[in-house]
Amino acid sequence: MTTSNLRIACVMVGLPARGKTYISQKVCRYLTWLGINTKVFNVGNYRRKLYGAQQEHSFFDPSNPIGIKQRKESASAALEDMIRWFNEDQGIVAIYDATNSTKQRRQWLHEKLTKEHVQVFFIESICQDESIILDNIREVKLSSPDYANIDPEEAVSDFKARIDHYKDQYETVTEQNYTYIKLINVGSQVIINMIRGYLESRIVYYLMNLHTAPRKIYMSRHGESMFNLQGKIGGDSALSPRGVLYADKLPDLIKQNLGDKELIVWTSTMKRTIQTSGLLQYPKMSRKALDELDAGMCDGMTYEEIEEKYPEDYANRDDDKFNYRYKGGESYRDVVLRLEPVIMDLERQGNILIIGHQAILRCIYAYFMNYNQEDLPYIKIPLHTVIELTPKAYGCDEKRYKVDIEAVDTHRPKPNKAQTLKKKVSKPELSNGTTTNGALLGASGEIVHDIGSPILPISPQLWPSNGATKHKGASSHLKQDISAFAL
Ligand SMILES: O=P(O)(O)OC[C@H]1O[C@@](CO)(OP(=O)(O)O)[C@@H](O)[C@@H]1O
Repeated sequence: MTTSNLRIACVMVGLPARGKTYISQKVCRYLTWLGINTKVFNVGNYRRKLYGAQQEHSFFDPSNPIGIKQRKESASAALEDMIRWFNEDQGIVAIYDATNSTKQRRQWLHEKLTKEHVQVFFIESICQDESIILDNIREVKLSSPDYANIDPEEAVSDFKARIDHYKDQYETVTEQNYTYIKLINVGSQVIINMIRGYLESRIVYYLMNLHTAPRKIYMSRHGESMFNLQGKIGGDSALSPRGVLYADKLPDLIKQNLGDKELIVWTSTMKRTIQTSGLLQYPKMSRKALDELDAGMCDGMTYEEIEEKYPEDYANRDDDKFNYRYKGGESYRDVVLRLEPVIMDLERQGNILIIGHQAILRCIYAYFMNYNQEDLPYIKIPLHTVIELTPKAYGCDEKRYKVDIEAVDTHRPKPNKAQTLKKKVSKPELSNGTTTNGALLGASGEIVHDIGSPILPISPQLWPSNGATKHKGASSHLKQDISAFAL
């Protein structure tokens, strides 16, 4: 099998409430972010769609013939859809999220998928820590449609009874001829068997880095730089006087939110991020991989100068900003690949503050918040604002803290497609009716809050139920990405 028709089904295994759905969504998010066409097929959703939610625990009793029949039909419907997706949508990695807790069920899946030339990779999650299981039931299962309008205590005891039905039949994976990974107690012990190929190894490595301990991920751009003020991109300029004020205020803002908890700070190797971190009293590390997107020949120019000197490049970037690579520089796609080891490392960390750049933070934010590649380069990451992400079972809660120090707006909105197609490149649209790079923020329209007061409390962004993310423009690059993996 060549890399171009590689197809992998990650088949989850484990009792209910062992974090299978969390793992499925994380793997889907990670691979999609890398440009690999990935989708989750959750058998529970098929069951709810076919037979309705709110099945009480006796439905899962292995001696209930109706339950057995309907569960098998749900599993078949999900499998058929998955195979159709592989064949019709050029799927690369499917994640089959269900308990798959008997040898018989796994054998059925293995046979069906192998026949379709799909490699099968079992991911078993084992958890013996009762408190983690209970947390999982309370945080995730009680909000499931299965328990809508049911008293929480009643729901917990019903769910425990459901788990007991599965325990009666549960057979841990021991099939030596299968590819599998067993994650025991959230990765404190990992057992792998017959892992083949680069993509499977990447998934294994990713799974080994995951943890579920509560933590905060803070992101901030550096304070306003001299180049920001002049509307120039790239470079390695120092902070503007207002940027210095932001750096002065940053430690208080973090302290007010985090208290005495531990934190580590990552910066890029550029002056403006290091200077911004100057007064923070936490362990710090500068990472080359966090340096701003390399603008190549355009480094040090304003967008207006680029438009004048390289009109075609300017138009091409507007036409496909994710894939456009500056001459002698990088594209957003390049940056995502460069950031992949950073994401792995980030998954291992506790509380962390990343002081970064506009393009870099867009890529990291997109990973956590499930943005597609087309929208990623337009995510708003304003200056003088701290973004706080709190990972939850299905995504992240987000808060933004805007520090009351004015700064220029460096965000350029997505141009209208018709205009870029005609290669009539518009001037960057202006924020709040003022100028683009060089414009003052906060005067009109935008709410400016005091240090420490959250603005834009964004409700948890739930992953789409099937985990699918649109990433236009990705397919033509898929081959290239996969072969990059193979190197
Ligand atoms: O991809 P776009 O929207 O051009 O944004 C990236 C640009 O953001 C900037 C500011 O315009 O980041 P930074 O503030 O870190 O200097 C440029 O250096 C960089 O080229």
